[in-house]
Amino acid sequence: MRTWSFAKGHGTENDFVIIVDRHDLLSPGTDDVRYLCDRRVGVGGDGFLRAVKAEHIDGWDGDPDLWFMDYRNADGSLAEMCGNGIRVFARHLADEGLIGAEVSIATRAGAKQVSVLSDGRVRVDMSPVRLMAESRVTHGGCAYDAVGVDVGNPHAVCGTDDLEALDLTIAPEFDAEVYPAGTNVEFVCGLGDHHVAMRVFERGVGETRSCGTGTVAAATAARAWAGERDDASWRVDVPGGSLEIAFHGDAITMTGPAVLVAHGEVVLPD
Ligand SMILES: N[C@@H](CCC[C@H](N)C(=O)O)C(=O)O
Repeated sequence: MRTWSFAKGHGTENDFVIIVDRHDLLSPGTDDVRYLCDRRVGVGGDGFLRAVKAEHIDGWDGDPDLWFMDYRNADGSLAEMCGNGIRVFARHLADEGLIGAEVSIATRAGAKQVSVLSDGRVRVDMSPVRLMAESRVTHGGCAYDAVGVDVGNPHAVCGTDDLEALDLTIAPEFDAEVYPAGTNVEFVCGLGDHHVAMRVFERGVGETRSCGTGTVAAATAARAWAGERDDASWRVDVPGGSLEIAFHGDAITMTGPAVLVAHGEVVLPD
């Protein structure tokens, strides 16, 4: 039996189990992640965040002293980046006195600049973000021309007029040649000036209440659909809350809440 200290937190109701493993001693496997994220037998979460010093990460060629966010989806699969997760990760490390208010955090999508704001929110520079080609997504008998957006992890963004009508217990289908490693799929509906609503089907999870990288993808696609190039802030509403996505030159920041709800010890089966 293994007993690990954990924290549980969420960002706009996208929830995570977090462990600090500074010296890379715990080696969580796929089954461990599935167990921790299971809402019946484990702690429960859409994803798992492990904080480990970057010096222990094979292939990391940046500053070895950074904290590395080892993110896994609830099904145990790895992802390059998690926007809500990195805010919760920073909130936890800041609460534990392990980082200051301005910090660079290493991820599989590179180092991200993070600011823990005095009002409790966390801001992350999500750059680089890249628009990709359109491809076809089908769901519920409808076909969408989905804009691809690379936020470090892949997204296919579909425009719709009716978010409520979607049954996201059913996975959208996408072109596996365009997304060989799978993709997150966002459905986005315009609400007003620089304001959209979004629902998401996350790779490795299913429908979640929010996806931070997905909101960046949604705002990037909405901005492209509007033909806008100027600096501006967008509000992206998700079922679990709202995030602010700001475009300044080549930089794109995401600002939103990060809440810790529990700390404890969990016993993992051998
Ligand atoms: N919830 C996340 C994204 C997590 C990773 C995603 N499911 C993937 O596989 O790329 C977010 O807040 O960005």
